[in-house]
Amino acid sequence: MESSLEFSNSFSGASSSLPARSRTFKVIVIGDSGVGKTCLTHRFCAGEFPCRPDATIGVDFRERIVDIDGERVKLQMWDTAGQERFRKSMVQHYYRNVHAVLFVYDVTYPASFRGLPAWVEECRQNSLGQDIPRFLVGSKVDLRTPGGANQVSREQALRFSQTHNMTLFETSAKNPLASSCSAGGRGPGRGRGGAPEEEPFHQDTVESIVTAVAARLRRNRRLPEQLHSKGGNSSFKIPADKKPLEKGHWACTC
Ligand SMILES: Nc1nc2c(ncn2[C@@H]2O[C@H](COP(=O)(O)OP(=O)(O)OP(=O)(O)O)[C@@H](O)[C@H]2O)c(=O)[nH]1
Repeated sequence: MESSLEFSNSFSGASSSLPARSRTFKVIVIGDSGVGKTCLTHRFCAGEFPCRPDATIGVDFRERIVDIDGERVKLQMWDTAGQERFRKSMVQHYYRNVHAVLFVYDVTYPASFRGLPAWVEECRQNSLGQDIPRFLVGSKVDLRTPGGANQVSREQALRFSQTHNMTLFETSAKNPLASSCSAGGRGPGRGRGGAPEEEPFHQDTVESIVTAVAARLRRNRRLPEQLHSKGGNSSFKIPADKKPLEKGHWACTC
């Protein structure tokens, strides 16, 4: 297929018993360098935490198929470089035909939270409408410490998410929870026998994020034609001036 990239799903979310028809949605993952975007998308799509992720150059693509009420929803996750020098030439391309945005910050690195308005502004400059679903993801909650200074609190994040009409999740790509929605680190509280104990930090499962994004997009009527797909593979056009670095990695040659 000329100028296009084909992917097959690499995670067990794709099942041969699912209906062949699927809808494909482009989800971009943005945020400062080092917040964990690559690890998160890897966890979303491959179900594992990469050993040594390199800084993303340009953009990486990964896919995950989710079954929502019997419908196959394919999420095409665009993991973008956080470093300005690795992303400049690609910006306009990855903001094209976007269906949802994941804004990622590191809960243990407040500077990455303070950097979020710049990412919101970049979305605005690239004409991303307010109708595009936005999700705010606080990463690395496994590193939270009780009463630790210099961390982004859930309250701060909630305020930001409400102001910007985003759905908030806090999670860890490294230590994902299997099913429950509250665990991880600990903070002050009251335990058995009235002794002070620590309340669990909030932690969303990685799976709950994937499902929420897919379910939200499934309800979305806006479906550009080029992202419709059938069967287990999907394809999309890569501009002629781009060349692959390796499977799933693209960078601008200019
Ligand atoms: N403890 C912990 N470390 C994490 C987690 N997610 C990512 N990391 C670490 O954070 C570092 C940066 O992760 P990346 O996923 O490469 O960050 P990125 O946002 O993709 O960075 P750029 O590609 O430069 O934009 C790596 O050393 C990861 O091992 C997490 O959930 N918990």
